[in-house]
Amino acid sequence: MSQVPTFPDGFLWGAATAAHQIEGSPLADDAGPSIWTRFAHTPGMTLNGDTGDVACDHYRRWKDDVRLMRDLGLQAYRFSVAWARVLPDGTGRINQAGLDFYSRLVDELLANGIEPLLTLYHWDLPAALDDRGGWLNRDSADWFAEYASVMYRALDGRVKKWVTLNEPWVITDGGYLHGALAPGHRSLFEAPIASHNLMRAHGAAVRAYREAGAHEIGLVVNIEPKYPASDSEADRVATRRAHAYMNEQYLHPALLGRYPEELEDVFGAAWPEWPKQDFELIRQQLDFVGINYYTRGVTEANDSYPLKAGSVRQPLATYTETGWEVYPKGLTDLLVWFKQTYGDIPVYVTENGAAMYDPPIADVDGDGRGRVRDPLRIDYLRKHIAAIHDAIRAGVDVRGYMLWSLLDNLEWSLGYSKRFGMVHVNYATQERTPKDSAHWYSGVIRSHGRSL
Ligand SMILES: OC[C@@H]1[C@@H](O)[C@H](O)[C@@H](O)c2[nH]c(CCc3ccccc3)c[n+]21
Repeated sequence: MSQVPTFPDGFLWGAATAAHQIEGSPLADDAGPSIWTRFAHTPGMTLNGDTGDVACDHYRRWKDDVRLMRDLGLQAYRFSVAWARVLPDGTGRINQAGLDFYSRLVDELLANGIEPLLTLYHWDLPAALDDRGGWLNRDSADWFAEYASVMYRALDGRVKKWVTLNEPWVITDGGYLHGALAPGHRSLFEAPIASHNLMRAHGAAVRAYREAGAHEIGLVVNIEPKYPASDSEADRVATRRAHAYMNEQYLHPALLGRYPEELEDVFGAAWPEWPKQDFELIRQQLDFVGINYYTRGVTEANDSYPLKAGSVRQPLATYTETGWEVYPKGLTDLLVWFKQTYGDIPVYVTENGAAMYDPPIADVDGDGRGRVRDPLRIDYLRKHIAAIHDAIRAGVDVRGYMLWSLLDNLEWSLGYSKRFGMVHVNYATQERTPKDSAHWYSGVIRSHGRSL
């Protein structure tokens, strides 16, 4: 970056988490089980059999964690609501204790000058609804709209930025196609049905919000720019399919009211005829779109099912613990593509971060305080925030950055093996220790990005 970066006035600096990954106490105070409670307690489904039974114990430590956010200078905090705490059966009976937890959390955030950014669904469907077919049941749009309305009535006004779904692509690709995530299905036929119902549910929740709410609502997607591994026709076709399957499968119906035509070819006989009126429900005016960015996808043709496209691992910059390539320019390219494809819709980068090898906590300064030196994470974050600045200079209306994640937490099927947090969590003692990246990020926030 040539000169000192200047981010727009009001650009929001925050951090993100998700209920199942940090809260623990999944069944406390009459909460119902979710598909992740069930999945993680199914032998063999998660690394080391790790579960969300304790996680970061945030359900009990939430007030201290808000104090930690304040001390770090966060301006915003993106979190998700565990649906089954509020509606233990998924619909019908409201569990006031569950609603009260989120109401208290929101009030504490506001009292500390931190703007809440609430995600209604971050993968933890009430198990009772999975028993009724889950996202494969067209009624799921009504279930989700009912849940969303309960939350709007309780919190709208205090919460002014709402997200319907976190990453419908992962929910479907992981939960219904490849089976690595709850509910662990493996079906080419179920995948497009789950995707479609998720997007109908998104539309139904936005429609309900327009009747009950008065602030901002959006959708969060994980997208990654796809680059062909070679300029061969086969690799270019594969790249186009991969791009349609991940990047357009959800944004096209939400913003354009149609699917990319490649999907009919990708799914073949498994691609249903969609009722036309579904797209009137799915396509709703959005106040923003959240983009979760971690890496790019270098893509080659191969007969891997069902895409006939596969990612080619890049040898150089894959020193993250997940093996994902560090490729900041991909974020700039992606943000510019988004504006060119969908227009000038405000964007938040609602997740960005990396799991790096973090050395043990050590009192390296001899001041009696532990430190976690994570220079690689600082380098990753610096480069990606700079990439956002490049996109802003290219005219993209990016409104904020939510670092993934505030805390080390439960990385789904990978258990506690991957640490994405800017704050280290000792899971045995629940002690929180801000890493060097947290102190660095505090400086970025204080300087509004000028210290990058
Ligand atoms: O994997 C890190 C984070 C998760 O902890 C978040 O819950 C989730 O929103 C999220 N999405 C992505 C990018 C898509 C992805 C998810 C899971 C596995 C691989 C890629 C990375 N992350």
